[in-house]
Formats: sequence, C-alpha cells, structure tokens
Amino acid sequence: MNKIIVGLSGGVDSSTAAAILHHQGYQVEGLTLWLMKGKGQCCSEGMVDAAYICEQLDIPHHIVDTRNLFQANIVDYLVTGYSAGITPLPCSQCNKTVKFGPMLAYGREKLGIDKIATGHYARLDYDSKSDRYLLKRAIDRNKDQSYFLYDLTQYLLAGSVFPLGEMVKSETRRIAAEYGLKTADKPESQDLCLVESSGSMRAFLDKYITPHQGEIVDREGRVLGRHDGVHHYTIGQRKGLGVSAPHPLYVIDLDPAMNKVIVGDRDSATKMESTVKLVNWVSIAPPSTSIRAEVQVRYRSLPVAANIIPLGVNEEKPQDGFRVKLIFEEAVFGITPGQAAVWYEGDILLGGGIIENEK
Ligand SMILES: Nc1ncnc2c1ncn2[C@@H]1O[C@H](COP(=O)(O)OP(=O)(O)OP(=O)(O)O)[C@@H](O)[C@H]1O
Repeated sequence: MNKIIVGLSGGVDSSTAAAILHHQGYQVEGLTLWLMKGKGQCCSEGMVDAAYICEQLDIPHHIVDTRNLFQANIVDYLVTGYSAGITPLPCSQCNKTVKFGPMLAYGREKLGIDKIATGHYARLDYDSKSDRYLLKRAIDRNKDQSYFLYDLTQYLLAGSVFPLGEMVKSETRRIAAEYGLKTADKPESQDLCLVESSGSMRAFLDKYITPHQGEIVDREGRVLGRHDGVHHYTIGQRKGLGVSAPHPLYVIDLDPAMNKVIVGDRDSATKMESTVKLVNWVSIAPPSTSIRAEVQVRYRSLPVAANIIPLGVNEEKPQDGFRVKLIFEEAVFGITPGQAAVWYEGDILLGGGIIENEK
C-alpha cells in the first residue's frame, strides 16, 4: 500500500488532506513540527488538534521538535531583516528550510516514506518533455498559496503532494464536516503564524528589537513627524504614520542607519523596474534570454506583465545566487525589498526570488 506523510498543523486544511488520502486508501502517517512556543497553530495548541485528528483517523502521529531550527531560520531571519530596514517574507523560507526539506528528510530517513502531503492550495504536474515538476496556482484563486512555494526545489516538489489544489475552500470544509473532523469549523489561521503567537507583528518584533524613536521625513529631508522604531514600518504603508498632509503619504524608504522613515506621495512609492536575487527557477530551466511573464510582488498583489532579464550569478557576490531584472509594463506600487517577486505564465509558476534592496 502507498505510504504518505501528511504535515499536520492542527488546522482544517491539513486535517482534510489527511482524511482524503486516508479514505483513498493511502497508509497515512501524521507529522507535526513543533515550531515555537506561545499561542497559535505552530505551537502546542496545533499539536493537540493534530493529535486528535490522528486519533480520529486511527493513524500514527509523529511530533518533531524543530523549535531551534525555526528560531534560527525564521525568527532570526526576520529580526535581522527588519533591523536592516527590509521586510522579509518568512513563509517561503519556512516552507523550504523548516517544513518541506526537514519533513521529507524525516520521512525518508526515519520512516522509509518518500512522499509528503500538505494542505497547501497549489497544484503540481510532471512534464515528461522537460523532466520538470510544474507548480501551478490552485483552482481556488482566493486561497492560492503557490506564491509561498516558489522556492521549493525540483527535489522537494518530486516528493510533495497537494490534495487540496483542485478544491475550493468551501468544499474542504464540507468534506471535513462529512468525515466528522474535529477541525471542520476551526476558524482560518492568520496569514502569519508568528503574528498569532504574539498578537501582532509589532509585538513580536518588539521582543527582539528595541524600538528607537526618530524622524519621519520627506525626500528633501523636511521633518514631518516622529516614528516609534523604523522596524515598525514597511514600504508602501499609508496607515499609522501619524502625519497630517494635504495629500496621502506613503512610506517610500527606510533608513535604519540614520533612524529615519522617508515618506512621499503615491507616485513616489511606485517603480517601473526592480532587481531580484536568489532566484529559484521552478517550472522552467533558467533562461538565457529575457522572458515575458506576469509578476506578483506580494502575496495578495495583482500580477503585472513584465520582461524578466536574466542576469545570472555575479561571481563577486555568489551569495546573491541567480539574479534577474524586472522591467514592468506599468508602474508598480509598493515594491518592497525582502518580499518575494514571483512570476507566472497563466497558472504556471515559472520562478521567483527576493526583491533586492537597491541602495
Ligand atoms: N507545524 C506544522 N507541522 C507540519 N505541517 C505543517 C505545520 N504547519 C503547517 N503545515 C503544513 O503546511 C500547510 C500550510 O500551512 P499554513 O500555515 O499555510 O496553514 P493553513 O493554510 O491555514 O492550513 P491548515 O488549515 O492545515 O492549518 C498546512 O496545511 C500543513 O500541511
């Protein structure tokens, strides 16, 4: 019988993924990563619900303590990034280095199982011509999580299954209720598990970074107000600036060295170009000439057509990996260093990387 591990967070999606595979005849084993202390789904609360689901399905449950790995790869990564005035994206980093990589390794080495399933909303195909796994958007565009999976390697995709990719969320809940799963009515988790654990991103960051008050200035250096710590702000932010002006003001730059938040009008928070580092080519091999695709610069932003010019690896800065230049066909608002730019052709995710800080 086919054996498979399901990554169980204690939420409705992964519970339903496990139940579907179990009822399809797979020999399912649940695996929960203990990610951090505190309140929320990555913490002990999630483990208890995950254990309950394994009891309901009568399947084994493994819990792996990955708190140190999560601290090093996610918490420290966030704190270093925010301290440097960028807005890192933790979820794609977490998927690659904390979840898929270690779960697959645990399955292969400890359990002799070489497939993992998760409750992510995304689809996967294998293209025999190119011998590549193609990552695709989920059918449910509102739940699509392919953006957060752009950094998975072909090796990791080869070992992954996404049973919910063809379903809309209401179907997931219906199936969960049909199977009588305890998590069927569990509320949606927040986009960021860290936020859930501390109450807010601000509260989470303040545990690690001492807030220093400073000036909010315009591009000409005129002082318009005061901020309560550069790490509380992100590029494109409008709300919470506490500055009154005749027209709306947005954060257009962060200068942690000078302890300044720089603001401007909406136009000055838009760009026609950007560079991206640490690119992972997913569904296609790295191109040698430019390609045209639809680029998303944030999880919820609308895709914008762009030319993607491969820059390759700079031998003087190999740590930046493969780089590309994006030339957008229209001005894009709120391009934020540290977030991912992910490009698609139709539903197919071609590749993605981290938006550079071009200062
Ligand atoms: N702590 C964990 N241990 C194992 N797998 C996890 C863990 N957290 C998340 N996952 C897996 O990653 C998937 C996506 O996680 P995400 O945090 O985005 O939750 P979600 O979309 O709200 O799903 P769920 O309803 O299952 O919590 C989950 O469905 C699950 O399969």
